[in-house]
Amino acid sequence: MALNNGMAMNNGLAKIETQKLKEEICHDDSAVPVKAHTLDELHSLQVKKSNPNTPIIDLQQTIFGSEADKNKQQLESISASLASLTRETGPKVVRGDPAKQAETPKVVHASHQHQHQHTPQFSNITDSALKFTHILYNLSPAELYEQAIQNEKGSFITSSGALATLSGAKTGRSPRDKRVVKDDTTSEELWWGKGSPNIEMDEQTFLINRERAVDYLCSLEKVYVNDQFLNWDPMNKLKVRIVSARAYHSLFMHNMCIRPTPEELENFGTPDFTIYNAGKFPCNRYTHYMTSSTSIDINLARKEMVILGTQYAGEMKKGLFSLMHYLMPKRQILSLHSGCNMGKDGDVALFFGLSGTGKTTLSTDHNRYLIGDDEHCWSDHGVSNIEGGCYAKCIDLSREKEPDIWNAIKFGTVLENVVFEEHIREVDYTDKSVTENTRAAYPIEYIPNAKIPCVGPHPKNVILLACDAFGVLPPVSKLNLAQTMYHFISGYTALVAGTEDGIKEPTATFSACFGAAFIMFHPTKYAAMLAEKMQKQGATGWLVNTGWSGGSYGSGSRIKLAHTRKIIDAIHSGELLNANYTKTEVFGLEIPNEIKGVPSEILDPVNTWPNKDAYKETLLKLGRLFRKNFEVFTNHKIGTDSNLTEEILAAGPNF
Ligand SMILES: Nc1ncnc2c1ncn2[C@@H]1O[C@H](COP(=O)(O)OP(=O)(O)O)[C@@H](O)[C@H]1O
Ligand SMILES: C=C(OP(=O)(O)O)C(=O)O
Ligand SMILES: [Ca+2]
Ligand SMILES: [Mn+2]
Repeated sequence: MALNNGMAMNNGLAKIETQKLKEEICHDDSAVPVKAHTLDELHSLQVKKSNPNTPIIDLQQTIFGSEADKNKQQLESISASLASLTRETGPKVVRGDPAKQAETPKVVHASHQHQHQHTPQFSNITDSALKFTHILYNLSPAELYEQAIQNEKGSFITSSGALATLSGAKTGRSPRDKRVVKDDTTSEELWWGKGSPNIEMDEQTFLINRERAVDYLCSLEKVYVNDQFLNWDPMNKLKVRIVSARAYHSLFMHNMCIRPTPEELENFGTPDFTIYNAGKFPCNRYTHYMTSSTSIDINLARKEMVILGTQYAGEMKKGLFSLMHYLMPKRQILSLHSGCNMGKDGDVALFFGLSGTGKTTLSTDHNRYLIGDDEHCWSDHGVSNIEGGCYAKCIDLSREKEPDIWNAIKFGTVLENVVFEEHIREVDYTDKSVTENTRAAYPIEYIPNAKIPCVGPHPKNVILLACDAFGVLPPVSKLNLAQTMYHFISGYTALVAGTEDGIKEPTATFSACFGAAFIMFHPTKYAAMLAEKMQKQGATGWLVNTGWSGGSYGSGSRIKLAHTRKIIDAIHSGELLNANYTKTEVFGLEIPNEIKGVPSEILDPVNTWPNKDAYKETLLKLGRLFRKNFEVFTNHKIGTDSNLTEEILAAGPNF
């Protein structure tokens, strides 16, 4: 603009004459003006209503019959889920975030049946009955991000778009705090006592803990409710409801369970199973059966699970897995703690293994379709994934070695307990400051070659993964059926000792069915089912050591992931089925003489140990540990075939 033209000199200073400039003022008229007169109006333009994830119930909808009825039914069902067992009615629930609600909400208040003899005869009005509980129902990942960032300290968006969260004091599962209600039915059916993961509690104590969780949840301003499915097998699908205090938990389960379509959600009805996750709110140590402030309680008769005093999200997914380990075998379907993938020709492989042995890593294979990374069912029709997402370990994760998992850590993914740089928010996957058990939970479709629906034909290969920190098990061996059963029931892996004071002894862990923490019946029940299915389908068993080679932990080194992948490739392709084998001493394992892409000298572990005596000594030591562990199973028959039982007992180490 020509300022100088309009200037007159006055006392040496330029005087600006604005009048004359009026016509010349620069207007930016290039954009159409906004259609709002106030900021509120502007903001109201930004967001449009949608179903079913709109958090605020539209009061106008009441006049349109069915839609509103459905909404009301949904809220009544949630109010019933959250009902105290000692008061007349469920809490006053209302949909939506209280922070966003301007008008007085329309309240739904479900009355519920008297389920308990101590129920008062008439209702005393209580403070809790006067308050609203706001329900954030099946929110989207974007909404849950906002909730987490606003309300939960330790929530951040990382540079790749994932939601970083902290799980609080617990960064892993608490198996010693798991309780299962022992009633007339379960006392007969389930596996109790030594070695069993099922630690008993009575019905009354369960109700005390349930009431504690429900009262805590209803005392909050808002709770998150997820209605989702388990199991991709349409005949054996389960409806689950997860009630939780944190957006982090809601997003975790959104990713891990099967996500309903809007139509499925609208017709969801009553859930088959409900989790009450009170997170950080502890149990009362004066309560019978409680030995810490954490309690994870399963009541099969009530179809409910209560979580008190832990925010570790894995409790929810593994709690549901325990449930499946009860329900599925009753329908002659075998539940499996395994990953699962399928080749282009439809050949399916199962990857059994304890935590950290490679189920997620090895089932995520760029050349194969991923069916699932952790929990499956094997029915007469084939395999199905129980879940809708994966839960990968991220310690030392690298883009080069695990590109598919790396790329899945993007918007929508929950990243637990990782450390990141404060400014750019780049995650340092090598950092163990919070825990070594850092995790990423993402929907299965974040893996590019996920097979959706996550089902497949009968398995051709059953791969047992053991991370042997003693370094004496071969990188791969072919198993006969009896050996497969022996190793399946043993469920061996090794944990490495704390890394602080130099080299320490690795400790052997034996976990029946490669998941003793989650089984409900005696291990031999699952083993018999597996034997029958493998025999019928002609599946081959393999033992793969993803642990140490060339010495035990401390002197040897971990078998290269690249080598393990070549071994797995050779199993899938059929190359290994027809290879030449040599039998090892002590364990009697058949090891291949060569595999494409793998140095032949590593195939027999004795070659990799500089000190052969130390190798033999360690081998015998592990053999004794196997023997000792198997003692408790020697009196059990496996299936109806007594020959098989004999063969299984003979399939262990021989020395
Ligand atoms: N040879 C190997 N085979 C498999 N995993 C390996 C190997 N070497 C190192 N790893 C690492 O071990 C971990 C295996 O964990 P994961 O696949 O999550 O186990 P799971 O799913 O059975 O709990 C990953 O962090 C992986 O990178
Ligand atoms: C989440 C778990 O499973 P995994 O380590 O096998 O993925 C767990 O055992 O808590
Ligand atoms: Ca596990
Ligand atoms: Mn896993």
